[in-house]
Amino acid sequence: MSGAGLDLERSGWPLEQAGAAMLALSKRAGLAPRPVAIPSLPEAVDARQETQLGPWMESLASWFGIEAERIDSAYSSVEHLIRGLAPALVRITQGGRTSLLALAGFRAGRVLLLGPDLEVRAVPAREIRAALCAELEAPHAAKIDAMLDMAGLRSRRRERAKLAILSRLLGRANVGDCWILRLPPGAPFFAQLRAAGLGGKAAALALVHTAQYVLNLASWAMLGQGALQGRIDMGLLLAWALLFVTQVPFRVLESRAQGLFAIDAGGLLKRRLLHGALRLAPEEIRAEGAGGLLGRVIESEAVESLALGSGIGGLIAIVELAVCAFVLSKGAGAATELVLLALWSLLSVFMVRTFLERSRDWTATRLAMTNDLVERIVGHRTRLAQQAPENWHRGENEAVSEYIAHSERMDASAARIAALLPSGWLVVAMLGLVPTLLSAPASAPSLSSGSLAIALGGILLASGALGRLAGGLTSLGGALIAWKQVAPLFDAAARIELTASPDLACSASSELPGSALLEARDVTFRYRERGESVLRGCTLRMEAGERILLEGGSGGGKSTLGALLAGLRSPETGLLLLHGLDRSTLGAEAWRRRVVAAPQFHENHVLSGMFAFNLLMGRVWPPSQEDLEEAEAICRELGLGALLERMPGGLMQMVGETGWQLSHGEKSRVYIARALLQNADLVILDESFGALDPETMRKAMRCVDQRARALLVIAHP
Ligand SMILES: Nc1ncnc2c1ncn2[C@@H]1O[C@H](COP(=O)(O)OP(=O)(O)OP(=O)(O)O)[C@@H](O)[C@H]1O
Repeated sequence: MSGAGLDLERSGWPLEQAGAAMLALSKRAGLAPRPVAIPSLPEAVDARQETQLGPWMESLASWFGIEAERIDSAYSSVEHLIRGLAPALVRITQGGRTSLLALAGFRAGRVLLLGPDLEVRAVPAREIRAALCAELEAPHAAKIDAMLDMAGLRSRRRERAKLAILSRLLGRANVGDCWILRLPPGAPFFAQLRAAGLGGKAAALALVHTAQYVLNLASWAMLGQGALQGRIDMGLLLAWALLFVTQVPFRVLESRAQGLFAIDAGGLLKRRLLHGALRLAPEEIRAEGAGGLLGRVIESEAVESLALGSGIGGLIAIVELAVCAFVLSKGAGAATELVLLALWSLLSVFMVRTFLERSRDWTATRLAMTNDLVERIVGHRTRLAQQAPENWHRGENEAVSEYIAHSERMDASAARIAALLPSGWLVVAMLGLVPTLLSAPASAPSLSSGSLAIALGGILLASGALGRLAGGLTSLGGALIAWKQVAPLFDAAARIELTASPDLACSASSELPGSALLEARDVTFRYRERGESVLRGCTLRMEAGERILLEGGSGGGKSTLGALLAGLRSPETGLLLLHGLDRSTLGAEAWRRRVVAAPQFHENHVLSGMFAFNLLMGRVWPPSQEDLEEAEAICRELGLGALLERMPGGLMQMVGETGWQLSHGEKSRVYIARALLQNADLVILDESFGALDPETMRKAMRCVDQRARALLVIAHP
């Protein structure tokens, strides 16, 4: 790419300084990177290739305790890339030289670039755009110019037409590699909220709401005062209308601010929960069951909609109540009304608490029913075949009756809140005015219709605010109940994964000289804390290129050893070394990249999606043409050629639960292909050949033997 306007000498970072650029940019963005030494780019990493620079950037980021997410920067979205993605690093090539731009922000049509001298320069966005797109646009420029000359277009119209044609031609072409820097999903949540600027957004929301509310009050106060003084004229009405109309933009701003806050906070929450789900140990998932996990997912929706939707409204009602208290303090019977408002607010909290207790029981029943239903769906075929029809619906009526009973109690409580709180307040507050009215002539001769009107206005306002408060508290309480289900996923996201230094994580040859490919020394493992050891004093040494067959009786611990070697479980005692390095030195992810396992049939899955995705999920998705060709070649070597021909979509055929159904033997070969396609140093196949006929098994073994660098096959004798 070439772009005369952008001075890469001053604003670009040489690729060798990627670490320094990431550290400086993340510090400036308030991401608080870990104070560790800056690793230098290993010679083995060719930074001009995305497949090599990408993993380097990602491991650099985890080394600093932040996250670098690569995003597709298509020509059509380059404006968005430039304006909205800071802090981000963008790779750019200009005059044959490749560097990184550190995007620190965007202000008034200018991109803030952090340079290697740590100065921030504001560069016009169009210069960055031109520099990023120049190389892509160059081959088309002459042709488009000639066409526009013929059309006789000049100046701005010509520019617009050129841009439109280029967008059509290059819409999805990649303009350069871009990594957004941010806090990882497991970082403290408040830090994430702060980094996303949500504190400011919440303050803006409260401010806009207060302004709108005060304007509303002022408009009615002015009209009321005029009416009481008998001065309703055109001027007053115009002033009222003006104040009233001024609220409209504030209302629009408020719903926008509320929506934006909910979207941003909801996005962070979802990201964290997804991350948490991937941090759960296999045992935790298994103990939970599909129904229990589905219940958690449903409740996470409830947390988001209740806490971020109506819950925000409830918090805003507190502002309204404060304003109501102020209004009441200026009206007739101020002291009594204020005491009554405080008591009624307390009553609201009490009633909401009762509602929440009932809601908790209802939620527990509902989740138990969800769990039961999912278990029944999962085991549907087994039940059809093996359970007597008269037992299919046993216990269902009792469960539904219990659910209905809880629903009725909860609904009655909700109805009491909705009916009693706002209208009950009106009655009590009006009664509170009676003593003041009765004693007015004697004790307060100055009781004016004005102070009475203020008191009435305050009472009406408080009725609305109390209704909203009860609604908001109910939602927040509901969110808290749902939170109990969601918290384990949320907390799991903060579990620390072992991180290697980027040099080790990325270099292809990190082995210590003279070390074995894989070594297990005196390894012990048990599933439960006080349970019996499944593995005791297990020792194994495996050299590069070796093929090992691991045989043994059922339940002997073969799969457990396979899972330990693949880094899916950690040994209780003993040492596991890969190329002479242990897991904490190499990092959990790097270990899993180098030792790939195809678990036993019941532990492995065909995911609903394309056949190609199921083969290539261990690589970058979407795949390159070479990836697809290699996947197809392996499939054919494994004897899946006939299947590819049969499936109308070939490699792009949808498979999985809702797609094309694969047979047992076909699935097991997909699992083998999936493992082989990850180019690991060692492939572990756990009972992968059990479902194959002798001829297909020979074919599959030949393929595996030719493709795997080192192989551990687990099988029954
Ligand atoms: N998640 C688990 N929780 C508790 N115990 C487990 C778990 N997985 C396996 N076990 C127990 O550990 C022992 C070893 O199981 P493992 O699956 O490793 O044996 P295996 O040799 O692979 O058996 P098979 O040849 O039947 O597949 C068994 O007694 C099994 O019941």
